[in-house]
Amino acid sequence: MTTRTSWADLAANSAAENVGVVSSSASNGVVGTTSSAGRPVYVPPHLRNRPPSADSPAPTSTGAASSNDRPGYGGSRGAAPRNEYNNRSGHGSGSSGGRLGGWGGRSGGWDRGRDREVNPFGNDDDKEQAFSEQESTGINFEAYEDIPVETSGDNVPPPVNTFAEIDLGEALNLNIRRCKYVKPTPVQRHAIPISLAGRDLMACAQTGSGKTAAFCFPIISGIMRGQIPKRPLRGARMVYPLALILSPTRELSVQIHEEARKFSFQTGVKVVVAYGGSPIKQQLKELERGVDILVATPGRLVDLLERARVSLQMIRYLALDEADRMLDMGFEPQIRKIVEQMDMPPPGVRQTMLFSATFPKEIQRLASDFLANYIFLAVGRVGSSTDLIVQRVELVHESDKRSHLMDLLHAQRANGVQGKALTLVFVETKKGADLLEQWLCMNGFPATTIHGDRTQQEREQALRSFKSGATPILVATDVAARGLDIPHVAHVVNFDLPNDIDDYVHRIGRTGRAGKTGLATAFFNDNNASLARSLADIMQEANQEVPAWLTGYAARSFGGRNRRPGGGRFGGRDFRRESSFNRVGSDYYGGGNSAGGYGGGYGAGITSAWD
Ligand SMILES: Nc1ncnc2c1ncn2[C@@H]1O[C@H](COP(=O)(O)OP(=O)(O)OP(=O)(O)O)[C@@H](O)[C@H]1O
Repeated sequence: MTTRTSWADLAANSAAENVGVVSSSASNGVVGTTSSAGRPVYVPPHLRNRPPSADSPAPTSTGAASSNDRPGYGGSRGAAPRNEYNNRSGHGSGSSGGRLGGWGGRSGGWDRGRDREVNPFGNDDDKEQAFSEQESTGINFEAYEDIPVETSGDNVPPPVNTFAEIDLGEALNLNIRRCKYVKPTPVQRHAIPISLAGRDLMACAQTGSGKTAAFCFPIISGIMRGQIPKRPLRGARMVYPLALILSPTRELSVQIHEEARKFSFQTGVKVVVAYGGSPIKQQLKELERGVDILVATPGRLVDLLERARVSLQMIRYLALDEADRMLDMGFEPQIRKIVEQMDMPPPGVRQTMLFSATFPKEIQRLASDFLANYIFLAVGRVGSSTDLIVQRVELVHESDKRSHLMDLLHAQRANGVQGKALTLVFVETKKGADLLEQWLCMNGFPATTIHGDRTQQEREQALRSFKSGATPILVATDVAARGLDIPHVAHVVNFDLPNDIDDYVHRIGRTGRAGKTGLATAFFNDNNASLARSLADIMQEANQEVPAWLTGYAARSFGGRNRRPGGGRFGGRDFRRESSFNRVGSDYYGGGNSAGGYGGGYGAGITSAWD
């Protein structure tokens, strides 16, 4: 196997990201600080009276008090109607380009004069070195060069290679560095320019590939630079977020909120989360302090809307994470209510972004109701990205599952895979989760569980205990299948396989994230016969060894969702192109003029991947 280089390593080595670091040194009312280059920089009025502190917002490097009068920041681009992609002019240039800190002239956001923003990075900055060392075995970015990409739609903006060439704003760029993101991941390279151009997007990219940032960056940047109309006064205790990010589970909403807070640190953009199972009072209080981006689960949001505490009237950006899940039978009515039956601006007025690792065609069709003239993006991999997850499937009778799991865990122990190596075990039922957890604990394997019958407090405690390694085994139902980004999950065990192959894809995607390798083991028996064909297809696409007995099951079975033979798992194709798919179409990024450097073998790769 090739040696992999982590993104963090690349961060340490890269000088490409030319972001100015500003050090706070204002004193005695002197309105200025010193940049790393020694240049004095301007501190705007709203930041002047703060005591210098590690977590107080950094001073801005621009003299602008309104959001549209900086060269290159607002200018033609900020004021531009949607789709004005070509008028971009970098806003990070020189010492006056970026905006660290607030944005004047908008109501409804942070009360920046009084609130202090807690540093969401904690003391990560101090631990930079340790972090880089810890992340030393990760992704080989070179391996992404030939990743197959399908885009369709009108006038697709070209991808970028670096964050530096994307017009995100200095404060956001600084946070990207704090996150140790050196280069955009493939989905980010494509999706961010599309979103920054104001286009609606349906994006599909494999698990763990950085989709969260792909929708957060354009939203934060858009709010930072945007000409946002004045929001109504909040007299009636109603709040008017500018962006809404919906996700299917509470834990995922919490996670997106945490990420978005990091990305928006010191940008002046305020992110609030609202989800069920925890006291609404507290969330209402937080909302009343101002909200620009609301991250929410659908149920809690409907509650807030019905209580007339949130209005969607000012929504400019709508992002659905795990969009296929959000639009399947379970959630669709709630999503339609939120998006179509309340006061949210219609498609074409708001910008809508849908993201997932899977996008069945029937869901694409439903989703298209929410979009206007959208671009479909599928960033997939012929082989190696999912090679990161070694997939094993074992024939295990129902009654042997426990002892089989025990064998696996003992083998892990014997191999010294302990400590920080976490194991996530998926089961079908909540009761099954509790019983398995108890049994594991009784047998000397500290475990905890997460499922819908546990209180939110218990769920959050379980997740914390798992993440910390205190209970290195988490037994979960599908509530933990999607989106959760838990470092050090080395092994995912499908103790009970799901009925739907997409659920399998999301479950195993809890390991092998962001370039790390992982292992996924599935226990298969007659009860899973309907999954055999799609499972075999998935494994084959990812260059995994498919056992002969599974091929036998696959040959005999007619069930399971019908997959395209020969690959193209991730995202599949734009359903709009079903009959007119053009394998050498001009909207592939291939050939000599590709900004992404896809050329040569790429065309051949995509033919075999997508046909
Ligand atoms: N450009 C980048 N450089 C380095 N790490 C990144 C970059 N972008 C994202 N990451 C990291 O990659 C991990 C996976 O990202 P994320 O959770 O957004 O994946 P995802 O595509 O949404 O996955 P899923 O489909 O499971 O929801 C996170 O830990 C994130 O911090």
